[in-house]
Amino acid sequence: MKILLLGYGKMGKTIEQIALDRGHEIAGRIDINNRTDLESLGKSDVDVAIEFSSPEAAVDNIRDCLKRGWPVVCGTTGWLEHRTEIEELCRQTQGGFFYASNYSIGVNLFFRLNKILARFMKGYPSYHVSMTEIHHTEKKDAPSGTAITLAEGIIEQLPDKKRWINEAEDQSDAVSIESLREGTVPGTHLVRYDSDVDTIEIKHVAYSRQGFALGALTAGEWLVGKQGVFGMEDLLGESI
Ligand SMILES: NC(=O)C1=CN([C@@H]2O[C@H](COP(=O)(O)OP(=O)(O)OC[C@H]3O[C@@H](n4cnc5c(N)ncnc54)[C@H](OP(=O)(O)O)[C@@H]3O)[C@@H](O)[C@H]2O)C=CC1
Ligand SMILES: O=C(O)C1=N[C@H](C(=O)O)C[C@H](O)C1
Repeated sequence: MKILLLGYGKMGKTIEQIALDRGHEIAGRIDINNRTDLESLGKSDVDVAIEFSSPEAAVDNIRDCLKRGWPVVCGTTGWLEHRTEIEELCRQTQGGFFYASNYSIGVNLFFRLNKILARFMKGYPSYHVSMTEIHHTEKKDAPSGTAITLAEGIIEQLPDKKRWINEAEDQSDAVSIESLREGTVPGTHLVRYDSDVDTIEIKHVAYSRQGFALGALTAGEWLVGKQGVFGMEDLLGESI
């Protein structure tokens, strides 16, 4: 498979390594400094584009790929206010678009566990829910995309929670997400239910970027030849 890497930072480089180990080719490595290199690539030069850049760059990158007929796997977080527009463009161009706030299998299991726990907790209003996410100091967005997905899973289940806020402080109608930035932490997420007498806590800790990168590459392999808008539930189906 010929892979175009859009964003050649920590994730782009990790994906490249796994892709080469699996026998794929790299059709191009596009970073902020060489975006004009895209012009030299035709439709048949790229089987799939994998986009891990920055919140400001992602939307233009995705648009450029869809307009050229390249399917896109996007992992960049912090741009989702444009999601409807991108999904519409994907349909208009009859293209393929795949997005996940987190590509690791472990986090996708954790998403499922989070919803099940929230459903249990619905009957126990004496427990107060809150979340913490911890990432490296280079991370540009807060809260993390993963934390937002977790919060949405909780809001779906708990009738008193209508929104999330990116503050450690409490508001009764909101799930509070505390964002901490420490050293080189790849990604840690905690969901906590506190009562006066105890705490129930679930936690996912990524040890490296390997899980994210392998998941994104697997999504790319799966997306080739498909038309439409997809996410991890389509890739993992009943297995998760
Ligand atoms: N969904 C998931 O599973 C995961 C998502 N992420 C998300 O992926 C994104 C990237 O993460 P990460 O690799 O750690 O970040 P990095 O900052 O290490 O890499 C991003 C790269 O994109 C480049 N870039 C900036 N603007 C453009 C542009 N217009 N076109 C192409 N490239 C550009 C940056 O260049 P420069 O440095 O010169 O600005 C940088 O090299 C983040 O949004 C992060 O939250 C990360 C891990 C997992
Ligand atoms: O920026 C990161 O590094 C990560 N970003 C994603 C997010 O915002 O959830 C996924 C992962 O936690 C790493």
